[in-house]
Amino acid sequence: MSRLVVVSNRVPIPDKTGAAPAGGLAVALEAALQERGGLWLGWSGQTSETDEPGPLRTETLGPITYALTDLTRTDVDEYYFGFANRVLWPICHYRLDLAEYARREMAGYFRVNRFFAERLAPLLQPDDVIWIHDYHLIPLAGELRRMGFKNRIGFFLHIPWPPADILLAMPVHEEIMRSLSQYDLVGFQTDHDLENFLGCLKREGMGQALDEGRIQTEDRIFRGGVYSIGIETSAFAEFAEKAAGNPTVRRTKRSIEDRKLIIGVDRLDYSKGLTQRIDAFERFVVGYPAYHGKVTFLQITPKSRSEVPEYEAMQRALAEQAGRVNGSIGAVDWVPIRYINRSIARPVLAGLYRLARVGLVTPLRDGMNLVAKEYIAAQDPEDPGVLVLSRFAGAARSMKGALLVNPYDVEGIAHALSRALAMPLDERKDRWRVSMDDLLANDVTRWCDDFLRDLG
Ligand SMILES: O=P(O)(O)OC[C@H]1O[C@H](O[C@H]2O[C@H](CO)[C@@H](O)[C@H](O)[C@H]2O)[C@H](O)[C@@H](O)[C@@H]1O
Ligand SMILES: O=c1ccn([C@@H]2O[C@H](COP(=O)(O)OP(=O)(O)O)[C@@H](O)[C@H]2O)c(=O)[nH]1
Repeated sequence: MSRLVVVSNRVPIPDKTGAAPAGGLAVALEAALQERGGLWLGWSGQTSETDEPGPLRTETLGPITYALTDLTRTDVDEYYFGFANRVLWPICHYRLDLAEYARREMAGYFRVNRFFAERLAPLLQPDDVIWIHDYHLIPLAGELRRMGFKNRIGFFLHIPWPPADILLAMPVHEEIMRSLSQYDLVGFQTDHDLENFLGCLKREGMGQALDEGRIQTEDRIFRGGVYSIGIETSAFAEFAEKAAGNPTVRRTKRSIEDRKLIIGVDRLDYSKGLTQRIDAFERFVVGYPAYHGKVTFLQITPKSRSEVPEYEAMQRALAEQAGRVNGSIGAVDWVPIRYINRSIARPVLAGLYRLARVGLVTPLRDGMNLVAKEYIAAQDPEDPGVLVLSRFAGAARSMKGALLVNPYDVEGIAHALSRALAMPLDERKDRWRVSMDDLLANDVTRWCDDFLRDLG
């Protein structure tokens, strides 16, 4: 079997505590690579002290060899905080209003992709299968091809692909789409993303769909497909069952007393719909006074990308909003919203999901959203909670047992909360079974196997 070489911006070397990183890509790839082994190259997450990135560091842990590079301050600013997270991220999440395009940052993005190719080149063997991940690294295959590499190279986009009217507003859209045509296989989270991608090629006269997923562009034929990412379903369900004994989970259970728990877990990101979600919770308590003092909304929101101005502004706005709502609807003996900015280790999260009667997952737009899947996997089959899920999360395409909501419709979410909290046990069980069966059949191993089978 060929060696698998994975490249992603984020590479989480497990630390001594076994704490997992907050972010679905790292969680899913870790699971996939543990199973089949291989080389995983990417950014260390560190900024070098000088103008040089320093040497590549390799470390083998079990079946995975990690190869990590630091980046210079300029590289991080232009490539990661700049083009990747101030242009591609907002554009792909349909937020043209938040995209801040600058030529210097775009040049830095392409430069860092060339740098990753140079770091990878000496490690590559002719029959390696290379799998590149996410919007940070779209130009990487083109760079490797220019250096003469003929390996199979696949790409998976973890975030949505927007419709043509949005993408074409990005000045370098042609270059980005041409870069994707250098892969042998390009994978998307949902059929909507693939449709949008094909629509962009068509609109620009850059290519067209042939049969069996093949796509013809000016100079190449490559393939596009849908590979919805999953989680380690069975392992996560076991985690959750065992987590009842975890001290944090036990303390949380005691502290919520006999109130019903609603849980939200998201990186602090404008795509996650947090402002609307807090508004919706307030609307729910005001509109359904029987629940006054009878529910707790636990929102776990680790800070993310804090050097991007839009994220920094959101941190302040959300903290104020949560405080204002608590002040306005709370009581001396009831704090309705517990708003936490720390990252919680996944074994503990699993136990918290299981305590919650409602999983509230309302992104305005999301590639997949693994939290929605983890919430379902963590439930007690004899007394499961209800997932209230945005119709604009990739996960909504498969979580058929969820109560789907429009995340912009604050009253609609408030109504869904009342429905979820009042739902009879039989209906909760039926809905949970439908989603859980899908998660068992389409776990992260299946995602990885399907993609690599088609790439190979
Ligand atoms: O690496 P960061 O900048 O800290 O951000 C964390 C990750 O966020 C995004 O995750 C996406 O991938 C998930 C798994 O496929 C998917 O469920 C979710 O909907 C996406 O938002 C990002 O795409 C990753 O590259 C980041 O590492
Ligand atoms: O405090 C936290 C918050 C989140 N996560 C994990 O981070 C991932 C978030 O992935 P998702 O696809 O929902 O969103 P993303 O952050 O990748 O956009 C999930 O596996 C969560 O369990 C975590 O370990 N601790």
